[in-house]
Amino acid sequence: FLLRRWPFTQNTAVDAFVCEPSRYTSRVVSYDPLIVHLENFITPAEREYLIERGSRSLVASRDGGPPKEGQARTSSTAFLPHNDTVGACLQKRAAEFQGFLPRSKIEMLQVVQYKQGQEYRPHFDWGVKSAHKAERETTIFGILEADCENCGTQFPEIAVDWSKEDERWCKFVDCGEGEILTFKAVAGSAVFWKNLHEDGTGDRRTLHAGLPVQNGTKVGLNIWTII
Ligand SMILES: O=C(O)CCC(=O)C(=O)O
Ligand SMILES: [Fe+2]
Repeated sequence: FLLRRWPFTQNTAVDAFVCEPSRYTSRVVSYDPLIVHLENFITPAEREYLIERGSRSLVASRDGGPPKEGQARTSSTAFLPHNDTVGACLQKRAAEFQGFLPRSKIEMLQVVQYKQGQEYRPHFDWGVKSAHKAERETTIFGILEADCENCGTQFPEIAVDWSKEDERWCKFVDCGEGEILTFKAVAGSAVFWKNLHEDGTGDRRTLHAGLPVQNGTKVGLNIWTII
């Protein structure tokens, strides 16, 4: 039984490691479903480390939840071990953001790399259950590298009329995209959202896509909280 639990027993390296302080700024995008933008969630040094660490173990990405289509996800993916020191800092930060959750609620971090033309078509992060027999209650999708154009994260079921909102948002979202919510890929920024309704069922409004990357590379980081 113990062996099947996640390896969160003592880990001296992780416990002794001093995390960089991150002074990030949270801004609510939507109350229902809950979506919060986190500016500077990942520090430059953490980004550099995670890009390099991720690039050492990338494999072709596997699809997440339904709807299932062939080749819906064409990126490459690397899971970081739980004893990765910098990864543990991000897990702790994500857990604390959600109200001092234990780190054991955070799934293995996943680095995702997109080259020219690669994408992740509209999908849900819930309903996956395969990895750890647990449901992904929330997602934090952070940007490690955004050397690309029109390579944001789009929520086709969520409408925001940005012409009625403060123009400072336009640094982080596509203000000219009609009324579909599209976050720009901004290095260091992250987006938090809640995948599940209160009764634990999946919220279909959280449908989202990683747009096909133009002219360059995008590297992201998935921080999923499981229940
Ligand atoms: O690349 C993106 O913008 C989104 C990625 C994503 O949704 C995922 O990896 O589950
Ligand atoms: Fe996703």
